[in-house]
Amino acid sequence: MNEAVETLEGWYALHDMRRIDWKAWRSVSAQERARAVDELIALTRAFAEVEGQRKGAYGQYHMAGHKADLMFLHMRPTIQELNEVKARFQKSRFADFTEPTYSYVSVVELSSYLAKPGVDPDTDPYLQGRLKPVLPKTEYVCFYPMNKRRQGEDNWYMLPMEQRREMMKSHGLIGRKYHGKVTQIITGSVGLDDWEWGVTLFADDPLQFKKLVYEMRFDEASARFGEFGGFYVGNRLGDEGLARLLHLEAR
Ligand code: VOV
Repeated sequence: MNEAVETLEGWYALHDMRRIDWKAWRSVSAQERARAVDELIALTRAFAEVEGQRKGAYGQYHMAGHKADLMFLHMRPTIQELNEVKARFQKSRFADFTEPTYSYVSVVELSSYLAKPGVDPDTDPYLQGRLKPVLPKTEYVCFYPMNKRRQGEDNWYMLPMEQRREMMKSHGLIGRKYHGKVTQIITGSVGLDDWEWGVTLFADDPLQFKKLVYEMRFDEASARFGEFGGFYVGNRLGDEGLARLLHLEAR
């Protein structure tokens, strides 16, 4: 059998995409909307608290295009906890005015292709910080799922370890050029969801997503082996932004 790369896993992740039913939202009284928004803000504040306690991570985003209006990104130590936060949202008043459009379940992953020897991942602060991340507070987020191709001559999983390591090195070098502009969190999802990885990118300038993803398309790891699902892009929402988004002018 070919040599599998060892991986390190951190927190589980749920990318939870929702569409707002604006017609239903508009049809209820301003008072009812205010109650739903107050409850929602209290809930999202509670979600965000885990970040300070280092028991998870949370971000909320206003998504561009029609694939979704909102993305809630939760990271927690277990899938059970992810299910609990999902259920807490589903039981909220505001959830009645949304419909789920897409979700992705995965776990933060680091592969050992470029691992430094002699580092204990259980105690190394750098690795622990990457496996259990605080979400970057950039203006924009981009998410998409991907596979490494398994077809004929282009079968990633049949390549010798050294060849895969070389390609990941080249991949990492391109990524490093975007240091300070784009931060990535790679989550593994083999056995958890429909694709092999989730790619979540964070940047203050969304053009940098385009530039990075485009440049990587010319690199062998992506050019020959990358297969991609739908792309989602959005901007980060604070509590005030969320309340503003849901506010309706009287008419
Ligand atoms: C922001 C830039 C950036 C940087 C610096 C970066 C670096 C690195 C390093 C050093 C490593 C290897 C070690 C590890 O950490 O696992 C990886 C690993 C990985 N990457 Fe990456 N990646 C980036 C960015 C980045 C992007 C934009 C994509 C999407 C590809 C594209 O074409 O759209 C991606 C994918 C991945 C994946 C799927 C893996 C796991 C592959 C596997 O077979 O295990 N990645 N990545």
